[in-house]
Amino acid sequence: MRVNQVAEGPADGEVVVLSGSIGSNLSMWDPQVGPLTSAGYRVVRYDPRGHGRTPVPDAPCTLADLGGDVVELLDTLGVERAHFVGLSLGGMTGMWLGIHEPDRIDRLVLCCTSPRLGDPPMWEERARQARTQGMAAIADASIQRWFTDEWRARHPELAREYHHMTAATPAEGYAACCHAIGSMDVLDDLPKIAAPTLVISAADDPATPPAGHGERIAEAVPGARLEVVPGAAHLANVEQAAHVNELVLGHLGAVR
Ligand SMILES: O=C(O)CC1=CCC(=O)O1
Repeated sequence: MRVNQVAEGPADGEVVVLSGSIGSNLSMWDPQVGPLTSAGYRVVRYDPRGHGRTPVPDAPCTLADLGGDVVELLDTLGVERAHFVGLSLGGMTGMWLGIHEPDRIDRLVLCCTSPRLGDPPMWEERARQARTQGMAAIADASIQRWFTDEWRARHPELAREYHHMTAATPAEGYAACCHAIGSMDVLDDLPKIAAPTLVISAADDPATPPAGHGERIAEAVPGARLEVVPGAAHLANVEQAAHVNELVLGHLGAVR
């Protein structure tokens, strides 16, 4: 599927693809664009299937579908090889790419994500809630996982914007990606990832805490390094943007 994308930064810069969480759109990466483009990278961010301005698929999708969308995006842009930074569902997509499309991925950053998350019935129930209770109810719960209480209290306007982002996501698009998460399990294939990999976990992330999620990825991907960011819940790239940007830039710019 052809995804909605925005490319910013120098046209001849190394390409960094940014891929986000279920219930988000490409604006969740706003805090990363300035620092990355200023450092000379060409930043490509996109809306996953059924999110933002990317069409809703007519059937539940799989992680392979989401990874295939990134390959199509790279082909469309004429990009042979890119760095990939993914958070949550975006990180799952990044792991799939590292496993199945190693020639297309340079350096990999896997942020607040998991090699297997919950079980299929849990995600089918989330999809059912999206369809029957509506996306505002999904957004009410998401915002609690995405940000700490302290951050929401200090940034009520921004919290409202992120709530709106999820509430505006089509229920069928959200449900399609619930299926992709519920049906994915990449744990046994992680040792196949050859890309230099940075794993970022957030200390206060209730959805994909370091233990059992980021730690598992870092243990299984050869040579991977884990960084745990304090003072952030699931959307650590927003809540601790400066820290995450420093880690990402350090990893992408590391001496080869
Ligand atoms: O449930 C959430 O909102 C957290 C999450 C799990 C996978 C993902 O993309 O976001």
